[in-house]
Amino acid sequence: MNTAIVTHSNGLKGTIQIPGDKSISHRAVMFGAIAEGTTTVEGFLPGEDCLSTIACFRKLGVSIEQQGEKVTIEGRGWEGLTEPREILDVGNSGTTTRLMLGILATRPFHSVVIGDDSIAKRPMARVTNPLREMGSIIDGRENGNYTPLSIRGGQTQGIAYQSKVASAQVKSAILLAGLQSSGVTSVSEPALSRDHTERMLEAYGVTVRREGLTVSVEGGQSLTAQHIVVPGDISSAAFFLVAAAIVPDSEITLEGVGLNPTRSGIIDVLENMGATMSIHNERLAGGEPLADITISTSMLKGIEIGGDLIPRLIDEIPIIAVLATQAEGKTVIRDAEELKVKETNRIDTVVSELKKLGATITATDDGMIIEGRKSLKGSAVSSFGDHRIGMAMAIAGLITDGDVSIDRSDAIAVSYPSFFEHIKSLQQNQ
Ligand SMILES: O=C(O)C1=C[C@@H](OP(=O)(O)O)[C@@H](O)[C@H](O)C1
Ligand SMILES: C=C(OP(=O)(O)O)C(=O)O
Repeated sequence: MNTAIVTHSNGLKGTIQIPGDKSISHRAVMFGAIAEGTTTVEGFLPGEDCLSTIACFRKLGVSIEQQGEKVTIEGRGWEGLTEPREILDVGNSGTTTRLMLGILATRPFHSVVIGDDSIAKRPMARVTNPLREMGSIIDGRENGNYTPLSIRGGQTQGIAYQSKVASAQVKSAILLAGLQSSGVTSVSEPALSRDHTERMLEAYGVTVRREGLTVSVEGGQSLTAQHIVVPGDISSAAFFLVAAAIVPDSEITLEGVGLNPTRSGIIDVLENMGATMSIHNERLAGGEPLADITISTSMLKGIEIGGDLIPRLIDEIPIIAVLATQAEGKTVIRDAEELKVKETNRIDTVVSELKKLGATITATDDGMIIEGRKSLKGSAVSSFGDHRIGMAMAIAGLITDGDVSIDRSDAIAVSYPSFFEHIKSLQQNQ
Protein backbone atom coordinates (compact mmCIF):
# COMPACT_ATOMS: atom_id res chain seq x y z
CA MET A 1 0.00 0.00 0.00
CA ASN A 2 1.58 3.31 -0.87
CA THR A 3 0.75 6.87 0.01
CA ALA A 4 0.90 9.70 -2.54
CA ILE A 5 1.35 13.32 -1.53
CA VAL A 6 -0.10 16.05 -3.73
CA THR A 7 0.89 19.69 -3.29
CA HIS A 8 -0.82 22.92 -4.33
CA SER A 9 -0.42 23.86 -8.03
CA ASN A 10 0.20 27.35 -9.41
CA GLY A 11 -1.37 26.43 -12.73
CA LEU A 12 -1.48 23.58 -15.26
CA LYS A 13 -0.22 24.12 -18.80
CA GLY A 14 0.45 21.89 -21.81
CA THR A 15 -0.91 18.91 -23.71
CA ILE A 16 -1.42 15.28 -22.75
CA GLN A 17 -2.53 12.26 -24.76
CA ILE A 18 -5.39 10.53 -22.90
CA PRO A 19 -4.76 6.77 -22.40
CA GLY A 20 -7.01 4.15 -23.96
CA ASP A 21 -10.62 3.67 -22.93
CA LYS A 22 -10.98 0.96 -20.29
CA SER A 23 -14.44 -0.24 -21.39
CA ILE A 24 -13.36 -0.48 -25.03
CA SER A 25 -10.01 -2.14 -24.19
CA HIS A 26 -11.79 -4.93 -22.24
CA ARG A 27 -14.18 -5.53 -25.12
CA ALA A 28 -11.46 -5.48 -27.80
CA VAL A 29 -9.68 -8.35 -25.99
CA MET A 30 -12.78 -10.38 -25.11
CA PHE A 31 -14.34 -10.10 -28.57
CA GLY A 32 -10.96 -10.86 -30.19
CA ALA A 33 -10.77 -13.98 -28.03
CA ILE A 34 -14.07 -15.35 -29.38
CA ALA A 35 -13.55 -14.14 -32.96
CA GLU A 36 -12.09 -16.22 -35.80
CA GLY A 37 -8.59 -15.03 -36.74
CA THR A 38 -5.95 -12.61 -35.49
CA THR A 39 -7.21 -9.42 -33.87
CA THR A 40 -4.80 -6.53 -33.32
CA VAL A 41 -5.49 -3.72 -30.87
CA GLU A 42 -3.85 -0.30 -30.89
CA GLY A 43 -4.18 2.21 -28.03
CA PHE A 44 -5.04 -0.55 -25.51
CA LEU A 45 -5.13 0.61 -21.87
CA PRO A 46 -2.43 -1.32 -19.96
CA GLY A 47 -4.29 -0.69 -16.67
CA GLU A 48 -4.64 -3.46 -14.09
CA ASP A 49 -8.32 -4.11 -14.91
CA CYS A 50 -7.63 -4.73 -18.60
CA LEU A 51 -4.59 -6.86 -17.73
CA SER A 52 -6.94 -9.00 -15.60
CA THR A 53 -9.09 -9.55 -18.69
CA ILE A 54 -6.04 -10.68 -20.68
CA ALA A 55 -4.95 -13.03 -17.85
CA CYS A 56 -8.42 -14.63 -17.65
CA PHE A 57 -8.69 -15.24 -21.41
CA ARG A 58 -5.18 -16.71 -21.50
CA LYS A 59 -6.38 -19.20 -18.84
CA LEU A 60 -9.28 -19.95 -21.17
CA GLY A 61 -6.77 -21.14 -23.76
CA VAL A 62 -6.45 -18.01 -25.93
CA SER A 63 -3.01 -16.90 -27.06
CA ILE A 64 -2.67 -13.17 -26.37
CA GLU A 65 0.46 -11.06 -26.74
CA GLN A 66 0.56 -7.66 -25.09
CA GLN A 67 3.27 -5.04 -25.22
CA GLY A 68 2.22 -1.71 -23.76
CA GLU A 69 -0.63 -0.39 -25.89
CA LYS A 70 -0.39 -3.08 -28.56
CA VAL A 71 -2.21 -6.38 -28.22
CA THR A 72 -2.47 -9.35 -30.59
CA ILE A 73 -5.14 -11.98 -29.94
CA GLU A 74 -5.19 -15.31 -31.77
CA GLY A 75 -8.92 -16.05 -31.83
CA ARG A 76 -10.16 -19.52 -32.77
CA GLY A 77 -13.86 -18.71 -32.49
CA TRP A 78 -16.23 -19.60 -29.64
CA GLU A 79 -14.98 -23.21 -29.75
CA GLY A 80 -11.43 -21.99 -29.18
CA LEU A 81 -12.18 -21.34 -25.50
CA THR A 82 -11.22 -24.32 -23.33
CA GLU A 83 -11.96 -25.39 -19.76
CA PRO A 84 -9.55 -23.51 -17.45
CA ARG A 85 -7.35 -25.58 -15.12
CA GLU A 86 -6.99 -22.57 -12.83
CA ILE A 87 -9.37 -20.12 -11.15
CA LEU A 88 -10.17 -17.04 -13.25
CA ASP A 89 -9.08 -14.03 -11.16
CA VAL A 90 -10.75 -10.77 -12.24
CA GLY A 91 -8.83 -8.64 -9.72
CA ASN A 92 -10.76 -5.39 -9.14
CA SER A 93 -12.70 -5.43 -12.41
CA GLY A 94 -16.50 -5.56 -12.48
CA THR A 95 -16.50 -5.33 -16.28
CA THR A 96 -14.27 -8.42 -16.60
CA THR A 97 -16.48 -10.37 -14.18
CA ARG A 98 -19.83 -9.62 -15.74
CA LEU A 99 -18.92 -9.70 -19.46
CA MET A 100 -16.84 -12.87 -19.05
CA LEU A 101 -19.78 -14.58 -17.29
CA GLY A 102 -21.89 -13.77 -20.36
CA ILE A 103 -19.30 -15.45 -22.60
CA LEU A 104 -18.87 -18.48 -20.30
CA ALA A 105 -22.66 -18.93 -20.05
CA THR A 106 -22.71 -20.76 -23.40
CA ARG A 107 -19.40 -22.66 -23.13
CA PRO A 108 -19.82 -26.36 -22.28
CA PHE A 109 -17.30 -26.44 -19.42
CA HIS A 110 -16.76 -25.45 -15.80
CA SER A 111 -15.00 -22.31 -14.54
CA VAL A 112 -14.53 -20.64 -11.16
CA VAL A 113 -14.38 -16.84 -10.94
CA ILE A 114 -12.91 -14.83 -8.06
CA GLY A 115 -11.67 -11.28 -7.55
CA ASP A 116 -10.37 -8.97 -4.82
CA ASP A 117 -12.13 -7.82 -1.61
CA SER A 118 -14.00 -5.09 -3.49
CA ILE A 119 -15.30 -7.48 -6.17
CA ALA A 120 -16.48 -9.82 -3.40
CA LYS A 121 -18.95 -7.10 -2.30
CA ARG A 122 -20.35 -6.25 -5.74
CA PRO A 123 -23.74 -7.71 -6.72
CA MET A 124 -23.59 -10.35 -9.44
CA ALA A 125 -27.22 -11.59 -9.32
CA ARG A 126 -27.99 -8.88 -11.87
CA VAL A 127 -26.14 -11.08 -14.40
CA THR A 128 -26.21 -14.55 -12.85
CA ASN A 129 -30.05 -14.56 -12.62
CA PRO A 130 -30.73 -13.80 -16.30
CA LEU A 131 -27.90 -16.12 -17.40
CA ARG A 132 -29.44 -18.92 -15.29
CA GLU A 133 -32.80 -18.14 -16.85
CA MET A 134 -31.16 -18.71 -20.24
CA GLY A 135 -30.04 -22.16 -19.09
CA SER A 136 -26.54 -21.82 -17.75
CA ILE A 137 -25.64 -23.42 -14.39
CA ILE A 138 -24.22 -20.90 -11.95
CA ASP A 139 -23.59 -21.10 -8.22
CA GLY A 140 -21.75 -18.91 -5.79
CA ARG A 141 -21.82 -17.23 -2.44
CA GLU A 142 -25.30 -16.10 -1.30
CA ASN A 143 -27.00 -18.05 -4.08
CA GLY A 144 -24.79 -16.72 -6.84
CA ASN A 145 -24.89 -13.03 -5.93
CA TYR A 146 -21.22 -12.77 -4.90
CA THR A 147 -17.83 -14.22 -5.80
CA PRO A 148 -16.50 -16.86 -5.68
CA LEU A 149 -18.79 -17.97 -8.49
CA SER A 150 -18.77 -21.20 -10.44
CA ILE A 151 -20.30 -21.52 -13.87
CA ARG A 152 -20.99 -24.41 -16.22
CA GLY A 153 -22.29 -23.16 -19.53
CA GLY A 154 -24.12 -25.13 -22.15
CA GLN A 155 -27.24 -25.14 -24.28
CA THR A 156 -28.95 -21.81 -23.66
CA GLN A 157 -32.12 -20.19 -24.98
CA GLY A 158 -32.64 -16.56 -25.88
CA ILE A 159 -34.65 -14.33 -23.53
CA ALA A 160 -36.38 -10.97 -23.65
CA TYR A 161 -34.89 -9.35 -20.57
CA GLN A 162 -36.11 -6.18 -18.90
CA SER A 163 -33.23 -4.85 -16.80
CA LYS A 164 -34.06 -2.82 -13.69
CA VAL A 165 -30.78 -0.92 -13.92
CA ALA A 166 -29.21 1.04 -16.78
CA SER A 167 -26.05 -1.09 -16.82
CA ALA A 168 -23.83 -1.77 -19.82
CA GLN A 169 -22.33 -4.72 -17.97
CA VAL A 170 -25.73 -6.38 -17.57
CA LYS A 171 -26.74 -5.57 -21.14
CA SER A 172 -23.42 -6.85 -22.53
CA ALA A 173 -23.37 -10.11 -20.52
CA ILE A 174 -26.86 -11.08 -21.74
CA LEU A 175 -26.20 -10.09 -25.36
CA LEU A 176 -22.91 -12.05 -25.40
CA ALA A 177 -24.74 -15.14 -24.12
CA GLY A 178 -27.48 -14.46 -26.69
CA LEU A 179 -24.98 -14.73 -29.55
CA GLN A 180 -24.65 -18.48 -28.88
CA SER A 181 -28.20 -19.18 -27.66
CA SER A 182 -31.23 -20.41 -29.60
CA GLY A 183 -33.61 -17.77 -30.96
CA VAL A 184 -33.45 -14.04 -30.31
CA THR A 185 -32.13 -12.39 -27.14
CA SER A 186 -33.16 -8.84 -26.27
CA VAL A 187 -32.32 -6.53 -23.41
CA SER A 188 -34.35 -3.43 -22.51
CA GLU A 189 -32.97 -0.90 -20.05
CA PRO A 190 -34.58 2.00 -18.16
CA ALA A 191 -32.11 4.54 -19.65
CA LEU A 192 -29.41 4.19 -22.28
CA SER A 193 -26.13 2.84 -20.85
CA ARG A 194 -22.81 2.95 -22.74
CA ASP A 195 -23.14 1.25 -26.13
CA HIS A 196 -19.56 0.09 -26.78
CA THR A 197 -20.65 -3.55 -26.96
CA GLU A 198 -23.23 -2.82 -29.65
CA ARG A 199 -20.76 -0.75 -31.68
CA MET A 200 -17.89 -3.19 -31.37
CA LEU A 201 -19.95 -6.32 -32.05
CA GLU A 202 -21.04 -4.64 -35.29
CA ALA A 203 -17.38 -3.93 -36.12
CA TYR A 204 -16.67 -7.68 -35.56
CA GLY A 205 -19.37 -8.52 -38.11
CA VAL A 206 -22.33 -9.26 -35.82
CA THR A 207 -25.85 -8.07 -36.64
CA VAL A 208 -27.22 -6.03 -33.71
CA ARG A 209 -30.72 -4.53 -33.72
CA ARG A 210 -31.41 -1.38 -31.69
CA GLU A 211 -34.85 0.10 -31.13
CA GLY A 212 -35.11 2.81 -28.50
CA LEU A 213 -33.91 1.32 -25.22
CA THR A 214 -33.98 -2.28 -26.51
CA VAL A 215 -31.05 -4.11 -28.13
CA SER A 216 -31.39 -7.56 -29.67
CA VAL A 217 -29.22 -10.19 -31.32
CA GLU A 218 -30.02 -13.44 -33.03
CA GLY A 219 -28.31 -16.62 -31.80
CA GLY A 220 -25.72 -18.56 -33.77
CA GLN A 221 -23.53 -15.58 -34.70
CA SER A 222 -19.77 -15.71 -34.93
CA LEU A 223 -17.25 -12.86 -34.89
CA THR A 224 -14.51 -12.10 -37.41
CA ALA A 225 -11.10 -10.80 -36.24
CA GLN A 226 -10.51 -7.03 -36.56
CA HIS A 227 -7.98 -4.27 -36.12
CA ILE A 228 -9.30 -2.11 -33.26
CA VAL A 229 -8.11 1.42 -32.51
CA VAL A 230 -9.06 2.39 -28.95
CA PRO A 231 -9.89 6.09 -28.32
CA GLY A 232 -8.78 7.88 -25.13
CA ASP A 233 -10.92 7.30 -22.05
CA ILE A 234 -13.25 10.22 -21.28
CA SER A 235 -13.49 8.88 -17.71
CA SER A 236 -9.71 9.44 -17.37
CA ALA A 237 -9.85 12.77 -19.23
CA ALA A 238 -12.50 13.93 -16.72
CA PHE A 239 -9.87 14.29 -13.96
CA PHE A 240 -7.82 16.72 -16.05
CA LEU A 241 -10.86 18.56 -17.45
CA VAL A 242 -11.82 19.31 -13.85
CA ALA A 243 -8.22 20.07 -12.79
CA ALA A 244 -7.82 22.74 -15.49
CA ALA A 245 -11.24 24.25 -14.69
CA ILE A 246 -10.50 24.65 -10.95
CA VAL A 247 -6.73 25.34 -10.72
CA PRO A 248 -6.07 29.09 -11.24
CA ASP A 249 -3.93 30.07 -14.28
CA SER A 250 -4.46 26.83 -16.19
CA GLU A 251 -4.96 26.04 -19.84
CA ILE A 252 -4.46 22.49 -21.11
CA THR A 253 -5.29 20.38 -24.16
CA LEU A 254 -6.32 16.74 -23.90
CA GLU A 255 -5.75 14.79 -27.10
CA GLY A 256 -7.76 11.87 -28.45
CA VAL A 257 -10.67 11.93 -25.98
CA GLY A 258 -13.47 9.46 -26.79
CA LEU A 259 -16.76 11.37 -27.12
CA ASN A 260 -19.30 8.57 -27.49
CA PRO A 261 -22.62 10.29 -26.61
CA THR A 262 -23.44 7.54 -24.08
CA ARG A 263 -20.30 8.56 -22.14
CA SER A 264 -20.03 12.32 -22.61
CA GLY A 265 -22.20 13.56 -19.69
CA ILE A 266 -19.15 15.24 -18.12
CA ILE A 267 -18.99 17.59 -21.14
CA ASP A 268 -22.66 18.55 -20.59
CA VAL A 269 -21.93 19.20 -16.91
CA LEU A 270 -18.88 21.38 -17.64
CA GLU A 271 -20.83 23.34 -20.27
CA ASN A 272 -23.82 23.82 -17.96
CA MET A 273 -21.55 24.96 -15.12
CA GLY A 274 -20.03 27.55 -17.45
CA ALA A 275 -16.57 26.11 -18.14
CA THR A 276 -14.30 27.73 -20.73
CA MET A 277 -13.74 24.81 -23.08
CA SER A 278 -13.47 24.06 -26.79
CA ILE A 279 -13.74 20.77 -28.66
CA HIS A 280 -11.71 20.49 -31.86
CA ASN A 281 -10.24 18.02 -34.37
CA GLU A 282 -13.32 15.76 -34.21
CA ARG A 283 -12.76 12.37 -35.88
CA LEU A 284 -13.70 8.68 -35.75
CA ALA A 285 -11.71 5.61 -34.65
CA GLY A 286 -13.10 2.08 -34.75
CA GLY A 287 -16.71 3.28 -34.90
CA GLU A 288 -16.22 5.64 -31.93
CA PRO A 289 -16.10 9.48 -32.11
CA LEU A 290 -13.12 11.28 -30.57
CA ALA A 291 -11.70 14.81 -30.42
CA ASP A 292 -9.16 17.07 -28.71
CA ILE A 293 -10.39 19.31 -25.89
CA THR A 294 -8.86 22.57 -24.66
CA ILE A 295 -10.01 23.84 -21.29
CA SER A 296 -8.92 26.64 -19.00
CA THR A 297 -9.60 28.02 -15.52
CA SER A 298 -13.30 28.79 -15.31
CA MET A 299 -15.91 30.65 -13.28
CA LEU A 300 -18.39 27.89 -12.43
CA LYS A 301 -21.93 27.75 -11.10
CA GLY A 302 -23.72 24.89 -9.30
CA ILE A 303 -26.27 22.80 -11.23
CA GLU A 304 -28.67 19.85 -10.83
CA ILE A 305 -27.57 16.49 -12.22
CA GLY A 306 -29.97 13.53 -12.49
CA GLY A 307 -32.21 11.36 -14.69
CA ASP A 308 -30.91 10.01 -18.00
CA LEU A 309 -27.71 12.01 -17.61
CA ILE A 310 -26.53 9.75 -14.76
CA PRO A 311 -25.55 6.65 -16.82
CA ARG A 312 -23.66 9.01 -19.17
CA LEU A 313 -21.36 10.14 -16.35
CA ILE A 314 -21.69 7.53 -13.61
CA ASP A 315 -17.91 6.98 -13.17
CA GLU A 316 -17.23 10.74 -13.22
CA ILE A 317 -19.33 11.58 -10.15
CA PRO A 318 -16.39 11.50 -7.68
CA ILE A 319 -14.51 14.13 -9.71
CA ILE A 320 -17.73 16.09 -10.43
CA ALA A 321 -18.14 16.38 -6.64
CA VAL A 322 -14.67 17.99 -6.47
CA LEU A 323 -15.66 20.34 -9.33
CA ALA A 324 -18.87 21.30 -7.49
CA THR A 325 -16.92 22.44 -4.40
CA GLN A 326 -15.51 25.22 -6.65
CA ALA A 327 -18.83 26.21 -8.27
CA GLU A 328 -20.86 29.13 -6.95
CA GLY A 329 -24.06 27.87 -5.26
CA LYS A 330 -25.51 24.42 -4.79
CA THR A 331 -24.94 21.29 -6.91
CA VAL A 332 -27.42 18.44 -6.44
CA ILE A 333 -26.68 14.93 -7.75
CA ARG A 334 -29.66 12.57 -7.71
CA ASP A 335 -30.76 9.21 -9.23
CA ALA A 336 -27.24 7.85 -8.70
CA GLU A 337 -27.88 4.90 -6.32
CA GLU A 338 -25.66 2.77 -8.57
CA LEU A 339 -22.70 4.56 -6.97
CA LYS A 340 -23.25 2.36 -3.91
CA VAL A 341 -22.20 -0.80 -5.80
CA LYS A 342 -19.01 0.38 -7.50
CA GLU A 343 -15.44 -0.38 -6.30
CA THR A 344 -16.52 1.31 -3.04
CA ASN A 345 -19.82 2.85 -1.98
CA ARG A 346 -18.90 6.04 -3.83
CA ILE A 347 -21.58 8.14 -2.10
CA ASP A 348 -19.99 7.34 1.26
CA THR A 349 -16.34 7.54 0.19
CA VAL A 350 -16.66 10.80 -1.79
CA VAL A 351 -18.58 12.49 1.03
CA SER A 352 -16.31 11.31 3.86
CA GLU A 353 -13.04 12.21 2.09
CA LEU A 354 -14.20 15.58 0.74
CA LYS A 355 -15.43 16.50 4.24
CA LYS A 356 -11.89 15.91 5.51
CA LEU A 357 -10.72 18.56 3.02
CA GLY A 358 -13.30 21.03 4.37
CA ALA A 359 -16.00 20.68 1.69
CA THR A 360 -19.66 21.29 2.55
CA ILE A 361 -21.15 18.07 1.20
CA THR A 362 -24.06 15.90 2.34
CA ALA A 363 -24.87 12.34 1.32
CA THR A 364 -28.43 11.60 0.20
CA ASP A 365 -30.10 8.26 -0.56
CA ASP A 366 -29.39 8.56 -4.27
CA GLY A 367 -26.52 11.01 -4.53
CA MET A 368 -25.14 14.07 -2.76
CA ILE A 369 -25.52 17.83 -2.29
CA ILE A 370 -22.47 20.09 -2.49
CA GLU A 371 -22.38 23.75 -1.46
CA GLY A 372 -19.78 25.87 -3.22
CA ARG A 373 -17.65 27.79 -3.44
CA LYS A 374 -15.37 26.50 -0.65
CA SER A 375 -11.63 26.83 -0.03
CA LEU A 376 -10.30 23.37 0.65
CA LYS A 377 -7.57 22.47 3.14
CA GLY A 378 -4.92 19.74 3.14
CA SER A 379 -5.54 16.50 5.01
CA ALA A 380 -4.79 12.78 5.04
CA VAL A 381 -7.41 10.88 3.00
CA SER A 382 -7.78 7.39 1.57
CA SER A 383 -8.70 5.96 -1.81
CA PHE A 384 -10.12 2.94 0.06
CA GLY A 385 -8.65 0.94 -2.84
CA ASP A 386 -10.94 2.73 -5.34
CA HIS A 387 -9.00 4.23 -8.28
CA ARG A 388 -11.53 6.95 -8.99
CA ILE A 389 -11.64 8.10 -5.34
CA GLY A 390 -7.81 8.21 -5.30
CA MET A 391 -7.67 10.36 -8.46
CA ALA A 392 -10.49 12.68 -7.32
CA MET A 393 -8.58 13.33 -4.08
CA ALA A 394 -5.33 13.92 -5.97
CA ILE A 395 -6.97 16.57 -8.18
CA ALA A 396 -8.52 18.19 -5.09
CA GLY A 397 -4.96 18.32 -3.66
CA LEU A 398 -3.93 20.69 -6.46
CA ILE A 399 -6.14 23.44 -4.97
CA THR A 400 -5.90 22.77 -1.22
CA ASP A 401 -4.13 25.03 1.18
CA GLY A 402 -1.65 22.39 2.43
CA ASP A 403 -0.75 18.92 1.16
CA VAL A 404 -3.19 16.08 0.59
CA SER A 405 -1.81 12.62 1.35
CA ILE A 406 -3.68 9.75 -0.25
CA ASP A 407 -3.47 6.32 1.32
CA ARG A 408 -3.72 3.29 -1.01
CA SER A 409 -2.89 5.45 -4.03
CA ASP A 410 -1.62 2.33 -5.86
CA ALA A 411 -5.29 1.64 -6.75
CA ILE A 412 -5.01 4.37 -9.43
CA ALA A 413 -3.14 1.90 -11.70
CA VAL A 414 -6.45 0.05 -12.18
CA SER A 415 -7.50 2.57 -14.84
CA TYR A 416 -4.78 5.22 -15.21
CA PRO A 417 -1.20 3.99 -14.63
CA SER A 418 0.32 7.23 -16.01
CA PHE A 419 -1.89 9.55 -13.89
CA PHE A 420 0.84 11.05 -11.68
CA GLU A 421 3.24 11.40 -14.64
CA HIS A 422 0.55 13.40 -16.43
CA ILE A 423 0.05 15.70 -13.42
CA LYS A 424 3.80 16.23 -13.28
CA SER A 425 4.13 16.98 -17.00
CA LEU A 426 1.40 19.63 -16.84
CA GLN A 427 3.08 21.23 -13.80
CA GLN A 428 6.50 21.25 -15.46
CA ASN A 429 5.16 23.33 -18.31
CA GLN A 430 4.69 26.30 -15.97
O1 LIG B 1 -19.56 -1.79 -19.37
C1 LIG B 1 -18.62 -1.14 -18.91
O2 LIG B 1 -17.48 -1.14 -19.45
C2 LIG B 1 -18.83 -0.34 -17.68
C3 LIG B 1 -20.11 -0.05 -17.28
C4 LIG B 1 -20.45 0.74 -16.07
O3 LIG B 1 -20.90 -0.14 -15.07
P1 LIG B 1 -22.41 -0.70 -14.98
O4 LIG B 1 -22.67 -1.56 -16.14
O5 LIG B 1 -22.45 -1.46 -13.69
O6 LIG B 1 -23.29 0.52 -14.95
C5 LIG B 1 -19.25 1.54 -15.55
O7 LIG B 1 -19.52 2.02 -14.26
C6 LIG B 1 -18.00 0.70 -15.56
O8 LIG B 1 -16.91 1.48 -15.15
C7 LIG B 1 -17.67 0.17 -16.93
C1 LIG C 1 -16.99 0.95 -11.94
C2 LIG C 1 -15.83 0.86 -12.60
O1 LIG C 1 -15.32 -0.28 -13.21
P1 LIG C 1 -15.76 -1.81 -13.07
O2 LIG C 1 -17.24 -1.87 -12.86
O3 LIG C 1 -15.30 -2.46 -14.33
O4 LIG C 1 -15.00 -2.36 -11.88
C3 LIG C 1 -15.01 2.08 -12.82
O5 LIG C 1 -14.04 1.99 -13.58
O6 LIG C 1 -15.29 3.16 -12.24
